[in-house]
Amino acid sequence: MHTSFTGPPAADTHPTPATAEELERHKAAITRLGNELRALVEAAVRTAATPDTLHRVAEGVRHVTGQLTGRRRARADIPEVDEFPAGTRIYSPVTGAGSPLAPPLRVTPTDDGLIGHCTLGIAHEGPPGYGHGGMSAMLLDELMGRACAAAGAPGLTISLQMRYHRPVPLETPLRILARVTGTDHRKSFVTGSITTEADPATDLVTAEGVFVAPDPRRVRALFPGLTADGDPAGG
Ligand SMILES: CCCCCCCC(=O)SCCNC(=O)CCNC(=O)[C@H](O)C(C)(C)COP(=O)(O)OP(=O)(O)OC[C@H]1O[C@@H](n2cnc3c(N)ncnc32)[C@H](O)[C@@H]1OP(=O)(O)O
Repeated sequence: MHTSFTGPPAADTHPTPATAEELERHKAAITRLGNELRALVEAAVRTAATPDTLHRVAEGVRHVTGQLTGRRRARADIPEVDEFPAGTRIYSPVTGAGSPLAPPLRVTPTDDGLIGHCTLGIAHEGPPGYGHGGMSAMLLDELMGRACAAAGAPGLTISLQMRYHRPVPLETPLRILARVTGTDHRKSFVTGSITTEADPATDLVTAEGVFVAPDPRRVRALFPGLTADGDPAGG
């Protein structure tokens, strides 16, 4: 089910929607490519291969990239497989199964918010052996934003205050929590935290954020790929 930003009616018409089966097939293919790309990224930042090998691999990757640059979506298009803003974002750099940048974070609801699970790899490294502080902010920003959407008030971050208590270990299952603690008109106040799965009582990172549901008059301009009912306008 879609949770929509409210906005003025869309002028454009819907293309013929894909069947549920076609969408699932497409998602599975995107996910498979995402898995291979994440493995490639991890291999690329870990390898001790010789320069000759790196040049040879780079040539192969260039050839592969050329196979994907024919038919492309425009910058603001929302992929047909997505449920914006509350559900699947298949190319999200945080949760997207199709993104080589995403750990990816797997999100499920809790009694009072959302919980996310992921493991950071060396591609996400800041201090040697530990996660980059920007990655922690990205994980929390995303989950806290999703908590707003899950609570029925999707919005954009206007403020995110991070506290880094202890370094976040790489290659270690992590647990991320987010919860809306209050609202004031279009603003939602949200807290979040990162711990390891093994020691959920010890906060590594905590955050406080404020998210604003955009003025309905601005939604269409901000998200031209969104139609009046909140569905993507096309894939
Ligand atoms: C499900 C998806 C999960 C995704 C999670 C990821 C979250 C993100 O990364 S979002 C990307 C980062 N954030 C952004 O790019 C947001 C940039 N900001 C904006 O575009 C606009 O400020 C926007 C659209 C949020 C609000 O604009 P608009 O609808 O015109 O609201 P506006 O009337 O100006 O402000 C509403 C209230 O918020 C306050 N406010 C707005 N922006 C800010 C700000 N930057 N700092 C502090 N207060 C602000 C205003 O003072 C006002 O408060 P009050 O009602 O008390 O007077």
